[in-house]
Amino acid sequence: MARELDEDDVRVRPGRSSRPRTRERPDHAEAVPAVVVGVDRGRYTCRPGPTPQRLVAAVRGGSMRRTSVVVGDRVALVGDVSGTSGALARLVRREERTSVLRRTPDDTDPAERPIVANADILVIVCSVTDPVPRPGLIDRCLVAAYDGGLSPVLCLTKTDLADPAPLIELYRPLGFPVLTTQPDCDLDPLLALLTDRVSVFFGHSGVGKSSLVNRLVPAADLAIGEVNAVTGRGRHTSSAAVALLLPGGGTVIDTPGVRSFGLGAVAPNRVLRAFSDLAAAAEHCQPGCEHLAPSPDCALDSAVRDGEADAARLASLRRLLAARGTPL
Ligand SMILES: Nc1nc2c(ncn2[C@@H]2O[C@H](COP(=O)(O)OP(=O)(O)OP(=O)(O)O)[C@@H](O)[C@H]2O)c(=O)[nH]1
Ligand SMILES: [Zn+2]
Repeated sequence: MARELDEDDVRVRPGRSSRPRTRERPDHAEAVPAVVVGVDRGRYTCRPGPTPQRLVAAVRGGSMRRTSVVVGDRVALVGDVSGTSGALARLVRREERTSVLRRTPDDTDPAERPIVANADILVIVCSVTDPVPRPGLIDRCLVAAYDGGLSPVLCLTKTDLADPAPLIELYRPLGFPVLTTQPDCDLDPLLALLTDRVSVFFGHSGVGKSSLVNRLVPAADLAIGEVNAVTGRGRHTSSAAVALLLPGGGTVIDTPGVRSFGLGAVAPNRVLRAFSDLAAAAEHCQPGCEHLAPSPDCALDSAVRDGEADAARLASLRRLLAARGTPL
């Protein structure tokens, strides 16, 4: 595996400043704000604020060694932010995150790691057939979205090949947008949700995620080419996420190679928050109730019995709660 780049790899242009170079310049008043659009083995591709076309390669400064930085993070850069070939800037600050999606641990990486920061929407791409849909995976994505602070959107693809109605029936009651797509369909309903927002696209191999992203971001290949020009590495050699600009405004983050999202220690209350119609009833549960199985102590069962809550909604909630912490 390649050596991780660090601050010592940053080229300091001689004569650029008369100030002595110190290891720490705590205020970094002249730091340039940027968003991380690609990550590859310790090297970060960043897009500085007002000039979307310019990409700057950066490495973490010394004080940032222990700070996780992922695609979508808002950061501050110092040093050579010209973005010219071979130039490396130094990443000196990461702003607070508004949301974070975590990847499920796997055999090669036992830790649950953040993969995308500050996204507003998780678009769960699922084909109605070929490959067959897996509601368990959709549920897992939903929990990860709610727990990470993202709003979910379910996008059912390949509706030219099979009827999406069963999946729509299953998920429409949950209250988030459920859309359908097929080749040459009108993407305006999806675009209406994504414009001016930051969305993450997740889907298992073969569901049609790339087809969808390429239709939404016609210049996707070009943008990825730009990232490659800076990092010097191809998209396919990396499983990292990559951020693309929507022509009409907004950002689409593709997650090639990400197989699932972590559910780790997601507190039931955070899942319940997504079910506003059940949350009030759950306040009458016994303290510590996990709302998992039908029980005399769980007020959700009596709410359904009394007609105050919908049985299908409760079943959905229990499916999400049960999906926590289970291996895929
Ligand atoms: N019939 C039909 N085929 C589709 C649709 N969307 C995608 N496909 C086809 O499904 C196959 C997989 O599509 P991709 O876009 O490569 O799927 P992906 O999810 O990105 O898969 P990976 O690239 O492996 O991650 C391709 O042959 C597409 O042409 C659809 O809506 N209907
Ligand atoms: Zn309960």
